[in-house]
Amino acid sequence: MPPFPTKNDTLAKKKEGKSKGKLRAEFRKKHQGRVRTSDLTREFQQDVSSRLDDAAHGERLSGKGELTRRKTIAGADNAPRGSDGLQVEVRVNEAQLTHGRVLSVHGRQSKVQADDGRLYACAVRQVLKSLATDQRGVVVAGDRVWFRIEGREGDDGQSGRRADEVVTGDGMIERVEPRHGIICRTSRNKQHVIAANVDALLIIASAAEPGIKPTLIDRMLLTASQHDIEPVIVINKIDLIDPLRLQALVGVYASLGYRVLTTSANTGQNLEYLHAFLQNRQTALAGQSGVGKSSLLNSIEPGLALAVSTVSVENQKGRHTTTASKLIPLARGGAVFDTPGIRQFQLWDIEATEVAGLMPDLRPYVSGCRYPDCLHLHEDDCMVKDAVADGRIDARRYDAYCHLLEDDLLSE
Ligand SMILES: Nc1nc2c(ncn2[C@@H]2O[C@H](COP(=O)(O)OP(=O)(O)OP(=O)(O)O)[C@@H](O)[C@H]2O)c(=O)[nH]1
Ligand SMILES: [Zn+2]
Repeated sequence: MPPFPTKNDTLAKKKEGKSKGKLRAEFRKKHQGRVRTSDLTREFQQDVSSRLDDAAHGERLSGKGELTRRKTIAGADNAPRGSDGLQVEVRVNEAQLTHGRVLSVHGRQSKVQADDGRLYACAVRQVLKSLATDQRGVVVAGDRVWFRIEGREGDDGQSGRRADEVVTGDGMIERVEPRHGIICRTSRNKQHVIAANVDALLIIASAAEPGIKPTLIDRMLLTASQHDIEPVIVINKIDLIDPLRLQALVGVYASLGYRVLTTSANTGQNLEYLHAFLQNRQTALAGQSGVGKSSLLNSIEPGLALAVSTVSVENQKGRHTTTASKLIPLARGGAVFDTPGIRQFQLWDIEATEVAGLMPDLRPYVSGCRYPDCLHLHEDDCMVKDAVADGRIDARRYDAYCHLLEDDLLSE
């Protein structure tokens, strides 16, 4: 094995309280057998220099010599990270690579659509995986990637199949572009990114079977606001009720500046509007199981033939038929994410003190409270509560706020 670089080692030793040899030994042990020596050398350099960069940006060094970071959303920015969660940049020569977007991930294989529309079955370069904290989240649906074409190519043209189902070659993902707009879910207290580069979020509820749960809508609005994703509230199955019954609810959200659309996958109501909205965007569809996400997509793009679940009459919860997150390119442009149901859609990375600031109607008042960390529940001199008392904030919205906090964030 060629000698490891010595650049920055002295500095590293000083900052981390570890000897150069120990750092190298640790690094070699972590990566041995998993990366080529040349990769190892380069990654070592980047690992060390990125640790030092972080240190230079005011990160604290704990007693054990490990860097501690401010709370970050694990994997949110998809940058490869060392086991300590620090970002590591992996440089590649893009001239030899092909650009595309990840449509879905199944185990080790990602389905990537190149910009020319061709599909490739890609693996992820090992070094990207070994540097990631969440191996499952190295690439996710929606990611923009650079990949190297390898192996077979050119067996496209299988008639009668959608373009996004015919794989024409194999590839190796070498680089993942920084993400914007992410959607995460939480399982076993760990957060996983399930969709990246989300431009808009369709928050789908149904007028009946199952009935609307405003708390779920509010939660998803918070998530959209937190990640700068444009939300649109869609209330489906409007054919099942008298639309007048929804007027008050729709009015509250519309008056806050949110787009609200009532639809029916059965009668086609407002589907043309929805279809037009979906063009030129990567849109995520989120909503409880059984609200009609698959039915809406099928009505908009009949070729999709997504599995439609049958809603159980007893519990009206619907069955989970949609499991893995995938990005579906639409014939008229744009693409939609088909994401798993709402049960996994929890507020994991939102602090209780942040919530009011993410709600447009509460936001103007939060800075007027006596305490900077006011939760606007039981505190004195709370501007938010004053605004509720004299009607400047809708009491239903304040109730929703209290529920969100008490049920989701303060219950543990
Ligand atoms: N009456 C009525 N029924 C609908 C409408 N849209 C969907 N359904 C029915 O609602 C049930 C659930 O629809 P799906 O499209 O599978 O719901 P989903 O949100 O994709 O469910 P998951 O895949 O479990 O997340 C099916 O029986 C559909 O036929 C609608 O607009 N009106
Ligand atoms: Zn307050």
